[in-house]
Amino acid sequence: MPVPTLPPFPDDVPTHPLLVIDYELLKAKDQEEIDRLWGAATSLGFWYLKNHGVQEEVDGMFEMGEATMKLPMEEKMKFEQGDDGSSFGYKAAGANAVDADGTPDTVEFINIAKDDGFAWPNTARRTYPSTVTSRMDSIVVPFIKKSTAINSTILDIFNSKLGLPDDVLTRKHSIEEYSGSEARTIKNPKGMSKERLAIAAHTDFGSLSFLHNRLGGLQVLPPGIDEWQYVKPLPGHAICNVGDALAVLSGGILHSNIHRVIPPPGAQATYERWSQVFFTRPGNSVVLEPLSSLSPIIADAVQKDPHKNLNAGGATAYEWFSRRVKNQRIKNRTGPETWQASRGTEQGRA
Ligand SMILES: O=C(O)CCC(=O)C(=O)O
Ligand SMILES: [Fe+2]
Repeated sequence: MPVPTLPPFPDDVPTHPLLVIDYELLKAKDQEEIDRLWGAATSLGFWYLKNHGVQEEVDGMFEMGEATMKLPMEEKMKFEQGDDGSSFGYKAAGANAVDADGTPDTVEFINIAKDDGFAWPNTARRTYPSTVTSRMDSIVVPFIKKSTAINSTILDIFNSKLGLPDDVLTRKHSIEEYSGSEARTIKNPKGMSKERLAIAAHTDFGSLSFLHNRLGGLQVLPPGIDEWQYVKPLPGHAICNVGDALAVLSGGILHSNIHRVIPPPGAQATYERWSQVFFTRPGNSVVLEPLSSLSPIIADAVQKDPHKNLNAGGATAYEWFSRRVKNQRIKNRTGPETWQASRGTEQGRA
């Protein structure tokens, strides 16, 4: 599908630079690149990834997203994610709150479970619209498998940097165990007012996010800075970030940073905004607590900085994830307390 020419990202808006990490060098176990990745993951927790080799599948996922969002609403709602904290399926625009007042979000998205990708042509978790199933073999399954492999290469690097015994993080993110891992294709309509939040300020729920943007709109609130700063999309570069689960498991060494999405800046504002993510999340049964007993490095970090307060209360990944999904749904809202109940490791910053 030809990609339309989009206006450039403006050069007069506050932008946060990210390190560019080369996936080919990570795969080749280049120590310098591994150290740069570690620096990014333990500071802002965001970095660009180039040479990831998933561009064709990403373009295909965008095309799948367009076909899906064009379906009649009645058809899309047959595949709606529901109100019980399950994320897989379709989410209509306005179904989630973006703040404690219950202001609705503006994005619609389709989430496809990693478990359905790996089980295909069988069904593991749920069914999807025909626009998804007709592209499973050619696009969706390859996207899920390649994204999973990339995130597991990165998890392996973190495993060793954290001083954990071999394969601890791999086992906590096993392909066999059901998890909340999913592909998400997001559409924000054009013409939304400038300040209107498309996606609420949040930290990601899982371990690693692998994101593909064509237009601006993603912003981060960096540690110690009280200004939202854009992350500029770079063609062919993914934006990767650490989520809450890894932040908790690592005793706060890996950083899960707050981010949000607003309409694209400048001349980009008159275009629909599409983004494609793959979220790697721990297996459902994984208990979210610092892995102190397995790593002196983590034990030391927890002891030195107990104020990090990354206490997940001994929740399993399943409980953590469904609590956050469920309480952001406006249908489940009773008041500001519902918003509070949807929060992760933001620590009051949003
Ligand atoms: O659309 C984006 O750029 C980011 C999406 C995001 O943060 C999310 O879905 O968690
Ligand atoms: Fe996010």
